[in-house]
Amino acid sequence: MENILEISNLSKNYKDFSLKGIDIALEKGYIMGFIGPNGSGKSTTIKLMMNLIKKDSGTIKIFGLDNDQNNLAIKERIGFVYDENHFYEELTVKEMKDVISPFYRRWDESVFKQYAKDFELPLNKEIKNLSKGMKMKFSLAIALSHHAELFIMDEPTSGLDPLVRSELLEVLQSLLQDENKSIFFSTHITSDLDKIADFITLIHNGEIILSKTKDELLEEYCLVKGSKKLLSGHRPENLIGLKQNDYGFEALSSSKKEIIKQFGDSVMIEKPTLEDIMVFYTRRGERRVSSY
Ligand SMILES: Nc1ncnc2c1ncn2[C@@H]1O[C@H](COP(=O)(O)OP(=O)(O)OP(=O)(O)O)[C@@H](O)[C@H]1O
Repeated sequence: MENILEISNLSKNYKDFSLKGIDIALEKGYIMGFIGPNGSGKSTTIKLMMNLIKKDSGTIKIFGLDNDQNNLAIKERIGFVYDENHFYEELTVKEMKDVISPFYRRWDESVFKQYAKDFELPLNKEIKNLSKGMKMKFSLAIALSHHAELFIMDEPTSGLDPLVRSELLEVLQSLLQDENKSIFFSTHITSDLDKIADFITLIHNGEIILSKTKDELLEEYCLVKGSKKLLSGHRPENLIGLKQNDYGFEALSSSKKEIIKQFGDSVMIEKPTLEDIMVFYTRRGERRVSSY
């Protein structure tokens, strides 16, 4: 299968944070949810993909092209949506669109008009007077109007109400009906991904913790709860985010099969959500709490 996005050994060092040699691959036609808690490195990774900041080492290939040497050609083919406002506040929606559209050779005014209608964009309103949801819809309409093949979105749903969020997710889902389109989507709202993601990549402290298909992840992983005495003789490194108190323990495991083999039916096994997986992984190291 053709990789639309291929990141290898990518590093970026800030004074108090490092992205540590990360690898990510996304196949054409799929949607990857890029999850991680605040400050884990999601935006830094996306800014590097978009060449908005300089990497220290590693390679980023998009559409099979190195993004250092083919920056403009790559950007033509990307629909980019990000959380921060990057519009001129004083312009109206229409004026702003007229500024942006000439940058894209494949700009399609009829597509923009259709999305403007579907999203009920107030074309004559100044950007500064748009709600957050409306700004996001405008940003999305721009991203959708130049026949992009890859959509890169940095926390597109953050701060949106549930209605606008679900509208946005529906648009993303409908995009994927076209097998030539792919989406890379960062969020810390994991429930956004429950329905739409094919792959999940989890980043924490600048390191990729896991990258798998969502179905594999939800099938193979489990939450395990049981009496504390069962832990003696068990290797705690297999229990992710282990929490224990005087009464029992709770943890995530990457192998339901292994847990059943080790504990039989002496523990409670539950299916985790993506949120559970993120939370248990990112609290790794925490061993004791007063209750759970
Ligand atoms: N220009 C910069 N100079 C120094 N440190 C930075 C810079 N940009 C980001 N960082 C630091 O890098 C770390 C990762 O930030 P990043 O924005 O990539 O995280 P994130 O996963 O996108 O978080 P969030 O979900 O909160 O947006 C943070 O600790 C941040 O303070």
